[in-house]
Amino acid sequence: MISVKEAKDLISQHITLLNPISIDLAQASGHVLANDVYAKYDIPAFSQSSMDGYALKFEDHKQELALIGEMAAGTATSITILQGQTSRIFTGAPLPQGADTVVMQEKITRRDGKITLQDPNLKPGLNVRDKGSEIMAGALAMEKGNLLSPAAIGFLAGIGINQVSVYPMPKISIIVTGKELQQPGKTLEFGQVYESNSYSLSAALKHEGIEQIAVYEADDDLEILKKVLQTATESSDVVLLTGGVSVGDYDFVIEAASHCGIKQIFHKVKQKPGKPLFFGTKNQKLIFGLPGNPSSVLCCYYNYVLPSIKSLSHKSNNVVELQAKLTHSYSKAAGLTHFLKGKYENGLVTPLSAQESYRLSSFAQANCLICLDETQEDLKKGDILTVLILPD
Ligand SMILES: Nc1nc2c(c(=O)[nH]1)N[C@H]1C(S)=C(S)[C@@H](COP(=O)(O)OP(=O)(O)OC[C@H]3O[C@@H](n4cnc5c(N)ncnc54)[C@H](O)[C@@H]3O)O[C@H]1N2
Ligand code: MOO
Repeated sequence: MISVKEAKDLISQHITLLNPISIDLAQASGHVLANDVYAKYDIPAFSQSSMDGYALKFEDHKQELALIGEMAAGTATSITILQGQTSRIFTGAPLPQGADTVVMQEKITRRDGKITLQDPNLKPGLNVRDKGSEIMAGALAMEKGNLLSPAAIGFLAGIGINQVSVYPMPKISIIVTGKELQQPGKTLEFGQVYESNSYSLSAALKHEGIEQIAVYEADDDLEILKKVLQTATESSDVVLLTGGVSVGDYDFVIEAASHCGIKQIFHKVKQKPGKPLFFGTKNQKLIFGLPGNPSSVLCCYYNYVLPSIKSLSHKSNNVVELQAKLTHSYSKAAGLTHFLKGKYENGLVTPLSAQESYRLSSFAQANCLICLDETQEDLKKGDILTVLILPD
């Protein structure tokens, strides 16, 4: 059995970035840019007003000005103002030829088609957004490696970009194994359990913006599992199996993986929950055999799967690890790393009850996993521990 650290290192050694794709900007939120983006145009494309008011030549601001026209946002034609003249102008409208300054409409008096200014703070160029002041044509707008946040998407749209090259999100297959599984909403017969692993995993993946998720059921039948695993491995970048990785007579994941040409990188990690975790690869595809207990599945997801799928898409692993003070004593045996469902608040952390790996009630309330390493045994109130904050 290997340690948690060895398992994490082995996984990261087997990750290869997915090949970039070109997609519509509207679909690109949450992706990482694979190429630098350059501006094609000066933005703003013309000098424009940032206020509703009057456009003028600054040198005229002390004299009465004759109102000769109007510029509204979206106007397709321009006008020219001469000395002693002004034009009505609205926010976003092109500055008329000859004007260099805009006075806000609150700071003038208007009578008989003439305006006089009362703006002691008026300066040349005030309330004018210069052509190219956001970005100049040819300038680097956004470097590759940047995450496309909503603001980044808006910025790129605002400079006229509609296609971007990004690292795609991985395609994921989830295979749930187990003859005992019943769909939620149906009646539980004797011996059945509700299938929850595909629900928790799909929810966690969707939270990461992953949309291409296929869910398969493989019963507890080696032949079915071989076929499903083959299909899933061919059609996705990451396969998440749940259940069937332990030592029972109906645990077929290891055998099916070997049959499908999946290279085993490791099986079994010194951890609780999730000890029988399997990890293998085939042609740069990642195959995780997650131990079937619902809490083991999620624990392994947050520790191993989530960082991997982020790396595939060139995203930084922003899983937050903090140090926190334990609120009461806790004991464990030495030998395995334990991940406890916990509540973290203001630097303090409390292990929740119901830590058993078949239960999710405490996980459903937890906001962190408390990491107790292999050697730790008796922990006292006030001890400083590492906690992994769970995504919202
Ligand atoms: N003799 C030993 N037995 C077990 C060991 C061991 O070392 N020696 N390890 C235990 C540990 S730890 C775990 S974890 C489990 C892992 O077993 P499997 O990965 O083979 O999982 P299953 O046996 O198929 O299922 C375990 C448990 O989880 C329930 N389950 C499975 N899939 C789902 C699902 N999709 N939704 C909800 N619940 C699911 C299943 O009914 C079982 O109760 O092995 C221990 N045994
Ligand atoms: O370690 Mo298992 O994952 O207890 O349920």
